[in-house]
Amino acid sequence: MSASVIDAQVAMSCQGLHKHLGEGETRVHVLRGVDLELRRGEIAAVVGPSGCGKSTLLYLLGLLDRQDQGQISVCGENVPLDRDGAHTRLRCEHIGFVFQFHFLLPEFSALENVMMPMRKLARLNEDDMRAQARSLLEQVGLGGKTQRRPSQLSGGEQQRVAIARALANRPSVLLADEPTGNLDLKNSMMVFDLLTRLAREYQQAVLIVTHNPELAARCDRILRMEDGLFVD
Ligand SMILES: Nc1ncnc2c1ncn2[C@@H]1O[C@H](COP(=O)(O)OP(=O)(O)OP(=O)(O)O)[C@@H](O)[C@H]1O
Repeated sequence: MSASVIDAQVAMSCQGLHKHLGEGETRVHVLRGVDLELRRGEIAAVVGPSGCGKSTLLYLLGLLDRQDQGQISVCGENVPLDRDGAHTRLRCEHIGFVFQFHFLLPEFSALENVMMPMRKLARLNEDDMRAQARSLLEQVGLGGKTQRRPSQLSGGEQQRVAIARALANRPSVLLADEPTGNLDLKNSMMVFDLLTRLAREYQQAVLIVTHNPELAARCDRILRMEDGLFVD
């Protein structure tokens, strides 16, 4: 296999990521040189004790915060540290998020919520956005509830809308922080299975932060973090 073919399989990577948080006496060296490579179609779990830096890493990889040192690449493109515009573009084009709390917009229907990321990219016209959002909601089993607002859906259904929204722009990387953290066991498994099935179908890389050992065991790879570093 040639080098370029191998590179095309890498959805996201980072080298030597360092991050401090806080000021003065409360300043903490949270990430201490994290290296990671995520390949298309793989589902990796990040596990580790509370406070070891899992969410901080997810924020950096999601281009929602900046590292102090180190390099992040998305689909082979190095992310510049100093250009907000480039961050926003790369985030919208390549990265989807699912958080513990879905952050759906309460005043909008499920359909409108799924269309939101598409509107930001503005690649499709209104009819195509609507058709694609409807199809995504069908895939997560909510084809009959597209006009409902979040408050008219159950917790598991809301999280499935959040997954459809995260997939709206067909991201190369899906970052999930405790995506099933507020769901019961049955719904957790349903949401997790859906997330992983769709990710494999679309050949996305998925990084899931979880405290749930059962979910971690169902991933392709488990990355253990301790004190700001991955350990064997
Ligand atoms: N704004 C901040 N100022 C100072 N320290 C912070 C700040 N935010 C987070 N921290 C510290 O950074 C460390 C890493 O936090 P992070 O949220 O990444 O941990 P985590 O592994 O995701 O934990 P959990 O499993 O509990 O969610 C923790 O020690 C936390 O107290």
